[in-house]
Amino acid sequence: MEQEPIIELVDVEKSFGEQKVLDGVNLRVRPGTTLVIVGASGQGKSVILKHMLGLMRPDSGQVRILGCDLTRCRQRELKEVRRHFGVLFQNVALFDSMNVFDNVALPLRERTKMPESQIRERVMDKLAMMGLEGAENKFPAQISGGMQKRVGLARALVIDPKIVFFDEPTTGLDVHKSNEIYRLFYRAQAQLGYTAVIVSHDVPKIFKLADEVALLADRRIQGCLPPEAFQLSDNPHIRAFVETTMGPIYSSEREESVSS
Ligand SMILES: Nc1ncnc2c1ncn2[C@@H]1O[C@H](COP(=O)(O)OP(=O)(O)OP(=O)(O)O)[C@@H](O)[C@H]1O
Repeated sequence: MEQEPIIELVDVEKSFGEQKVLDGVNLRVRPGTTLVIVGASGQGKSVILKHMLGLMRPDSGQVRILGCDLTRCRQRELKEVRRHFGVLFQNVALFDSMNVFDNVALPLRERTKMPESQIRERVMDKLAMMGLEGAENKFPAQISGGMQKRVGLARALVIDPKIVFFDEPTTGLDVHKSNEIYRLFYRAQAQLGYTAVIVSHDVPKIFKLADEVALLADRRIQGCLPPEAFQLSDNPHIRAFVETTMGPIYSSEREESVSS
C-alpha cells in the first residue's frame, strides 16, 4: 500500500491580480523523501514553497501538511505545524550581530523551552555535522560564503525538523562549494530522516539528491517522477526542459533507451 503523503497539494490555484500563476497544482511528497521542483524562472516555484510554508493561501484547493489542511486550520495549528519546518533560503539571512553559535541556537530559543545546556549540545552537534567545529564564536562577516551556507543549514536542521524547505540552497557558490553543501545535505538527511522540498536551477546536479523531480510549467506540475524517468519522459514540457537544461545528449540517450 502506498505511504500516506506528508505533504499534499490538491488543485491549488493562485492569482496575483489578473496574473494566474498556479492553475490546478497537484503534488504529493512521501515521508523521508526529497522532492526537487524545477522550472523556468518566474513560473511560480517560490509561490508553491510559500503555500507549503503557510505564508500564502491559495485562492482555491488544499495544502495538506503533517495531517493539517493549511488552508482551513487556525493560526495556532498552523504555528504547531510550522514548528516542524526547517528553512534555508537563497540569501541565508544570518544575523550579522550574532555569532555563529547564537545564529544556530535561535530557532531553539524562539520555538522551544529547552535549557541552555541542551541547546549547547544540540548546536555543537549540528555545527560538527556541518564541519564547522571551532567556528562558533565567529561572526558572519568573518566567514566565507560557503561557511555561511553551512551555518544556515545547521540552523535549518537544529530543531530536528520533520520537513526542510530549500529555495536555491547553493546560489552564489562555486561548483566545489555547491557539491560540499549537497554532500552535507545528503549525509544529514540519512542521519535525521527528514522530508525535503528543494527548489533549484542546478540541473542536472540537483537530480542526485532527488527521489522525485517535479516540473512546474504552464501553471501546472507537468510530471513528478524519479530522476531517471523524468529524463526519459514523453511529456512535451519535460522533454523541452530536459533538452534546454541538459543538452541534446540526453535526447539521444532517450532515443536509444526507447528503441532498445
Ligand atoms: N506577492 C506577490 N505579488 C504579486 N506577484 C507575485 C508575488 N509573488 C510572486 N509573484 C509573481 O508570481 C510569479 C512567479 O514567481 P516565483 O518567484 O514563484 O517564480 P519562480 O519560479 O520561483 O522564479 P525564479 O526561478 O526566478 O525564482 C512571478 O511572475 C512573480 O512576479
